[in-house]
Amino acid sequence: MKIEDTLENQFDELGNDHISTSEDTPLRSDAFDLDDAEKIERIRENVREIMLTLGLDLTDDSLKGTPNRVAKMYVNEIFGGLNPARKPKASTFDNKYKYGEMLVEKNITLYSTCEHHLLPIVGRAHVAYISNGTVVGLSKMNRIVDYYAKRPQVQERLNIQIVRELQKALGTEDVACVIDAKHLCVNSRGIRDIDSSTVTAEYGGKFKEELVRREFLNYLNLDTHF
Ligand SMILES: Nc1nc2c(ncn2[C@@H]2O[C@H](COP(=O)(O)OP(=O)(O)OP(=O)(O)O)[C@@H](O)[C@H]2O)c(=O)[nH]1
Ligand SMILES: [Zn+2]
Repeated sequence: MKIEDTLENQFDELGNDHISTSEDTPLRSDAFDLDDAEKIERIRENVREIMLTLGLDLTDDSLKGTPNRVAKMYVNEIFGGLNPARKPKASTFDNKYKYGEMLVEKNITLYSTCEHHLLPIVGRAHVAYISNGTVVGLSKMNRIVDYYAKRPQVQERLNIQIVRELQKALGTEDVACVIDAKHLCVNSRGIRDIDSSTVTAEYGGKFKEELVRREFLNYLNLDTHF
Protein backbone atom coordinates (compact mmCIF):
# COMPACT_ATOMS: atom_id res chain seq x y z
CA MET A 1 0.00 0.00 0.00
CA LYS A 2 1.29 3.46 -0.84
CA ILE A 3 2.09 5.75 2.07
CA GLU A 4 -0.38 8.39 0.80
CA ASP A 5 -3.17 5.79 1.02
CA THR A 6 -2.23 4.97 4.61
CA LEU A 7 -2.31 8.63 5.58
CA GLU A 8 -5.60 9.17 3.81
CA ASN A 9 -7.18 6.23 5.65
CA GLN A 10 -6.00 7.64 8.96
CA PHE A 11 -7.59 10.99 8.19
CA ASP A 12 -10.82 9.35 7.03
CA GLU A 13 -11.05 7.46 10.30
CA LEU A 14 -10.60 10.69 12.22
CA GLY A 15 -13.22 12.33 10.04
CA ASN A 16 -10.83 15.19 9.35
CA ASP A 17 -9.18 15.35 5.97
CA HIS A 18 -7.12 18.49 6.27
CA ILE A 19 -5.64 18.77 9.76
CA SER A 20 -2.73 16.37 10.34
CA THR A 21 -2.51 15.18 13.93
CA SER A 22 1.26 14.76 13.86
CA GLU A 23 3.64 17.58 14.77
CA ASP A 24 5.88 16.49 11.91
CA THR A 25 5.29 17.80 8.43
CA PRO A 26 3.64 14.94 6.50
CA LEU A 27 6.41 13.92 4.10
CA ARG A 28 6.55 10.74 2.05
CA SER A 29 9.46 8.36 2.51
CA ASP A 30 10.64 9.11 -1.04
CA ALA A 31 10.61 12.88 -0.41
CA PHE A 32 14.31 13.26 -1.19
CA ASP A 33 14.72 10.75 -4.00
CA LEU A 34 14.82 13.67 -6.42
CA ASP A 35 17.52 16.29 -5.93
CA ASP A 36 16.69 20.00 -5.98
CA ALA A 37 17.53 20.44 -9.66
CA GLU A 38 15.24 17.53 -10.61
CA LYS A 39 12.45 18.94 -8.44
CA ILE A 40 12.77 22.34 -10.12
CA GLU A 41 12.59 20.75 -13.54
CA ARG A 42 9.48 18.74 -12.67
CA ILE A 43 7.67 21.63 -10.94
CA ARG A 44 8.48 23.90 -13.90
CA GLU A 45 6.64 21.50 -16.22
CA ASN A 46 3.68 21.28 -13.83
CA VAL A 47 3.35 25.06 -13.43
CA ARG A 48 3.58 25.39 -17.21
CA GLU A 49 0.71 22.90 -17.47
CA ILE A 50 -1.43 24.91 -15.00
CA MET A 51 -0.79 28.13 -16.89
CA LEU A 52 -1.56 26.53 -20.25
CA THR A 53 -4.76 25.04 -18.81
CA LEU A 54 -5.78 28.52 -17.71
CA GLY A 55 -5.37 29.59 -21.32
CA LEU A 56 -2.33 31.78 -20.80
CA ASP A 57 0.00 32.49 -23.70
CA LEU A 58 3.41 31.26 -22.60
CA THR A 59 5.14 32.88 -25.54
CA ASP A 60 4.33 36.26 -23.97
CA ASP A 61 7.48 38.01 -22.82
CA SER A 62 6.25 38.56 -19.31
CA LEU A 63 4.88 35.02 -18.79
CA LYS A 64 7.44 32.81 -20.42
CA GLY A 65 9.83 32.78 -17.45
CA THR A 66 7.11 32.21 -14.85
CA PRO A 67 7.14 28.39 -14.67
CA ASN A 68 10.87 28.39 -14.01
CA ARG A 69 10.62 31.31 -11.59
CA VAL A 70 7.88 29.60 -9.55
CA ALA A 71 9.74 26.27 -9.53
CA LYS A 72 12.95 27.88 -8.24
CA MET A 73 10.99 29.88 -5.67
CA TYR A 74 9.22 26.75 -4.36
CA VAL A 75 12.33 24.61 -4.00
CA ASN A 76 14.91 27.19 -2.94
CA GLU A 77 12.81 29.75 -1.11
CA ILE A 78 9.26 29.37 0.19
CA PHE A 79 9.44 25.56 0.61
CA GLY A 80 13.20 25.40 1.21
CA GLY A 81 12.58 24.37 4.82
CA LEU A 82 11.32 20.95 3.74
CA ASN A 83 14.93 19.97 3.14
CA PRO A 84 16.69 19.05 6.40
CA ALA A 85 20.01 19.93 4.75
CA ARG A 86 18.90 23.57 5.09
CA LYS A 87 18.23 23.36 8.80
CA PRO A 88 20.17 26.13 10.59
CA LYS A 89 22.88 25.12 13.05
CA ALA A 90 21.75 26.44 16.42
CA SER A 91 25.15 27.39 17.88
CA THR A 92 24.84 27.19 21.65
CA PHE A 93 27.14 28.54 24.35
CA ASP A 94 27.65 27.92 28.05
CA ASN A 95 25.71 30.34 30.18
CA LYS A 96 28.94 31.62 31.79
CA TYR A 97 27.36 34.84 33.00
CA LYS A 98 24.71 32.82 34.85
CA TYR A 99 21.81 34.80 33.39
CA GLY A 100 18.87 33.00 34.93
CA GLU A 101 15.90 35.07 33.82
CA MET A 102 13.68 34.76 30.82
CA LEU A 103 15.06 35.76 27.41
CA VAL A 104 12.50 36.91 24.84
CA GLU A 105 13.17 37.33 21.13
CA LYS A 106 10.08 39.17 19.98
CA ASN A 107 8.62 40.42 16.71
CA ILE A 108 10.42 37.84 14.58
CA THR A 109 9.19 38.37 11.03
CA LEU A 110 7.37 35.31 9.77
CA TYR A 111 6.49 34.45 6.20
CA SER A 112 5.01 31.03 5.65
CA THR A 113 2.59 29.32 3.30
CA CYS A 114 -0.81 27.91 4.15
CA GLU A 115 -0.80 24.23 3.22
CA HIS A 116 -4.50 24.22 2.37
CA HIS A 117 -4.42 26.94 -0.27
CA LEU A 118 -0.71 27.59 -0.88
CA LEU A 119 -1.28 31.25 -0.03
CA PRO A 120 0.96 33.34 2.24
CA ILE A 121 0.84 33.48 6.02
CA VAL A 122 2.39 36.75 7.23
CA GLY A 123 3.02 37.64 10.83
CA ARG A 124 5.26 37.73 13.84
CA ALA A 125 6.64 35.03 16.11
CA HIS A 126 7.68 35.71 19.68
CA VAL A 127 10.01 33.19 21.26
CA ALA A 128 11.20 32.86 24.87
CA TYR A 129 13.29 30.52 26.96
CA ILE A 130 14.79 30.21 30.40
CA SER A 131 18.34 28.84 30.29
CA ASN A 132 19.33 25.82 32.32
CA GLY A 133 23.02 26.22 31.49
CA THR A 134 23.00 26.65 27.70
CA VAL A 135 22.29 29.79 25.72
CA VAL A 136 21.62 30.05 22.02
CA GLY A 137 22.78 32.82 19.65
CA LEU A 138 19.94 35.32 19.30
CA SER A 139 19.76 35.16 15.51
CA LYS A 140 19.38 31.36 15.68
CA MET A 141 15.88 31.81 17.05
CA ASN A 142 14.96 33.91 14.02
CA ARG A 143 16.59 31.30 11.77
CA ILE A 144 14.70 28.40 13.34
CA VAL A 145 11.41 30.29 12.89
CA ASP A 146 12.31 30.97 9.27
CA TYR A 147 13.33 27.36 8.56
CA TYR A 148 10.05 25.84 9.77
CA ALA A 149 8.04 28.67 8.20
CA LYS A 150 9.47 27.74 4.80
CA ARG A 151 7.18 24.75 4.47
CA PRO A 152 3.54 24.29 3.63
CA GLN A 153 2.15 24.84 7.12
CA VAL A 154 -0.75 25.13 9.46
CA GLN A 155 0.03 27.69 12.12
CA GLU A 156 -0.49 25.27 15.01
CA ARG A 157 2.11 22.82 13.69
CA LEU A 158 4.59 25.58 12.85
CA ASN A 159 4.26 26.87 16.41
CA ILE A 160 4.95 23.42 17.90
CA GLN A 161 7.89 22.67 15.56
CA ILE A 162 9.64 25.90 16.57
CA VAL A 163 9.30 25.09 20.28
CA ARG A 164 10.43 21.44 19.88
CA GLU A 165 13.53 22.49 17.94
CA LEU A 166 14.57 25.07 20.54
CA GLN A 167 13.92 22.63 23.37
CA LYS A 168 16.30 20.19 21.68
CA ALA A 169 18.98 22.82 21.04
CA LEU A 170 18.81 24.27 24.56
CA GLY A 171 18.33 21.01 26.45
CA THR A 172 15.36 22.37 28.38
CA GLU A 173 11.58 22.17 28.31
CA ASP A 174 11.36 25.83 29.29
CA VAL A 175 10.63 27.29 25.87
CA ALA A 176 7.58 29.17 24.60
CA CYS A 177 6.44 30.62 21.31
CA VAL A 178 3.45 32.78 20.38
CA ILE A 179 2.59 33.47 16.75
CA ASP A 180 0.26 36.18 15.51
CA ALA A 181 -0.27 35.90 11.78
CA LYS A 182 -2.57 36.80 8.94
CA HIS A 183 -3.62 34.05 6.54
CA LEU A 184 -4.21 35.39 3.07
CA CYS A 185 -6.58 32.48 2.46
CA VAL A 186 -8.86 34.13 5.03
CA ASN A 187 -8.01 37.77 4.24
CA SER A 188 -7.93 37.90 0.44
CA ARG A 189 -10.34 35.16 -0.69
CA GLY A 190 -13.07 32.96 0.78
CA ILE A 191 -14.54 34.88 3.69
CA ARG A 192 -12.29 37.88 2.77
CA ASP A 193 -11.94 39.10 6.34
CA ILE A 194 -9.06 41.49 5.93
CA ASP A 195 -8.69 42.41 9.62
CA SER A 196 -8.62 39.04 11.35
CA SER A 197 -5.41 37.38 12.39
CA THR A 198 -4.68 34.09 14.14
CA VAL A 199 -2.87 33.76 17.46
CA THR A 200 -1.39 30.42 18.53
CA ALA A 201 0.84 29.56 21.46
CA GLU A 202 2.92 26.66 22.72
CA TYR A 203 4.21 26.72 26.29
CA GLY A 204 6.77 24.21 27.53
CA GLY A 205 8.02 23.48 31.07
CA LYS A 206 7.97 26.51 33.38
CA PHE A 207 5.92 28.47 30.84
CA LYS A 208 2.94 26.37 31.83
CA GLU A 209 3.04 28.20 35.19
CA GLU A 210 0.76 31.19 35.24
CA LEU A 211 3.24 33.77 36.56
CA VAL A 212 5.98 32.80 34.09
CA ARG A 213 3.54 32.79 31.21
CA ARG A 214 2.19 36.17 32.28
CA GLU A 215 5.70 37.67 32.42
CA PHE A 216 6.33 36.46 28.86
CA LEU A 217 3.04 37.79 27.55
CA ASN A 218 3.64 41.12 29.31
CA TYR A 219 6.75 41.63 27.19
CA LEU A 220 4.70 41.30 24.03
CA ASN A 221 2.60 43.85 22.34
CA LEU A 222 0.34 41.69 20.18
CA ASP A 223 -0.98 44.70 18.32
CA THR A 224 2.15 44.60 16.20
CA HIS A 225 1.68 45.86 12.67
CA PHE A 226 2.40 43.55 9.76
N1 LIG B 1 -6.47 25.22 11.84
C1 LIG B 1 -5.99 25.88 10.78
N2 LIG B 1 -6.79 26.08 9.72
C2 LIG B 1 -6.26 26.76 8.69
C3 LIG B 1 -4.96 27.27 8.66
N3 LIG B 1 -4.77 27.92 7.48
C4 LIG B 1 -5.92 27.80 6.82
N4 LIG B 1 -6.84 27.11 7.53
C5 LIG B 1 -8.23 26.75 7.24
O1 LIG B 1 -8.32 25.55 6.54
C6 LIG B 1 -9.67 25.42 6.11
C7 LIG B 1 -9.76 24.65 4.82
O2 LIG B 1 -11.12 24.38 4.69
P1 LIG B 1 -11.91 23.97 3.37
O3 LIG B 1 -13.37 24.09 3.67
O4 LIG B 1 -11.39 22.65 2.88
O5 LIG B 1 -11.42 25.08 2.31
P2 LIG B 1 -12.27 26.21 1.56
O6 LIG B 1 -13.45 25.60 0.90
O7 LIG B 1 -11.32 26.97 0.70
O8 LIG B 1 -12.75 27.09 2.80
P3 LIG B 1 -12.93 28.66 2.95
O9 LIG B 1 -11.58 29.22 3.26
O10 LIG B 1 -13.87 28.80 4.12
O11 LIG B 1 -13.48 29.19 1.67
C8 LIG B 1 -10.21 26.84 6.04
O12 LIG B 1 -11.17 27.00 7.05
C9 LIG B 1 -8.97 27.70 6.35
O13 LIG B 1 -9.29 28.92 7.00
C10 LIG B 1 -4.14 27.04 9.80
O14 LIG B 1 -2.99 27.44 9.88
N5 LIG B 1 -4.70 26.35 10.83
ZN1 LIG C 1 -5.34 28.62 3.50
